[in-house]
Amino acid sequence: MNVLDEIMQGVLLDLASRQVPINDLKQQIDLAPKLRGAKQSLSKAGTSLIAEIKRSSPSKGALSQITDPVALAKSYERGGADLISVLTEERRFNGKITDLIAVRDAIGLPVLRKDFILTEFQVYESRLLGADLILLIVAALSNAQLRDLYQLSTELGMDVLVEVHDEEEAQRAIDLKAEIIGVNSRNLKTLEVSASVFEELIPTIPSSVIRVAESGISTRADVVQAQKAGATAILVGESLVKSGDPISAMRELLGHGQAFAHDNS
Ligand SMILES: O=P(O)(O)OC[C@@H](O)[C@@H](O)c1c[nH]c2ccccc12
Repeated sequence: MNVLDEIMQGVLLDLASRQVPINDLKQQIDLAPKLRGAKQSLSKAGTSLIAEIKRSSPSKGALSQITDPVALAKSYERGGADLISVLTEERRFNGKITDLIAVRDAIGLPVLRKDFILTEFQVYESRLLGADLILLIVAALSNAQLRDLYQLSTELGMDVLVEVHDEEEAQRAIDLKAEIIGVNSRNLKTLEVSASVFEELIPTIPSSVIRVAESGISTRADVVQAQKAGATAILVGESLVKSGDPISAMRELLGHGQAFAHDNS
């Protein structure tokens, strides 16, 4: 079994333990938080930044002791992030649903629920939690599942980040007419990061699509490489949570240099 299969199995087990009738969720949908327009946030001129709250990863274990995810999210917001990603997968990423709720409450930016979304239940749950953007990983889903979960998410008003890692997956995302496609440089089955994935795949995605470069971005040169390939947004976790000074790290990545690094405005 590869890593992705193991993670998915764990997700389904955890889901079984908190499952309530899906109708209970459907009945509450009218009470869900107001959406913040994720797509709009990622559509500005220039490169958008999605900054991630990530405690741990299956490849590296604990990345940083995030004792106060809300404070980190506020730094991301202050440093100019366009959207905040919050990992909610517990077993391998030490993510927490409560982080998503607390972070969204404390900031004004849209939020991405970063998890392994495999069922309709999770889509309804995400909407009720206030996710503005939801991740669907092509490698984890059949075409029928992908289409159904995508359609349900958009019906509920959420935007969808459709994640791909190879040409075949990219084609499936394009065929779906996904409006936001993320190219993950990390292969979730082996956890290996390959620097050439952005250059190979991003140019195959139509320019009308928001193209997000994901994973392994830690230097300004990485960002420039993703931009050259055609990325319109970047998604960064590890290098920001480990930086100790996320605001400076973000400005460095975006090419705003060190001059503003200690501006507290
Ligand atoms: O920490 P990094 O290398 O900056 O990567 C962030 C993000 O791309 C990564 O967390 C990620 C991309 N796709 C995922 C799917 C599930 C969980 C996590 C991910």
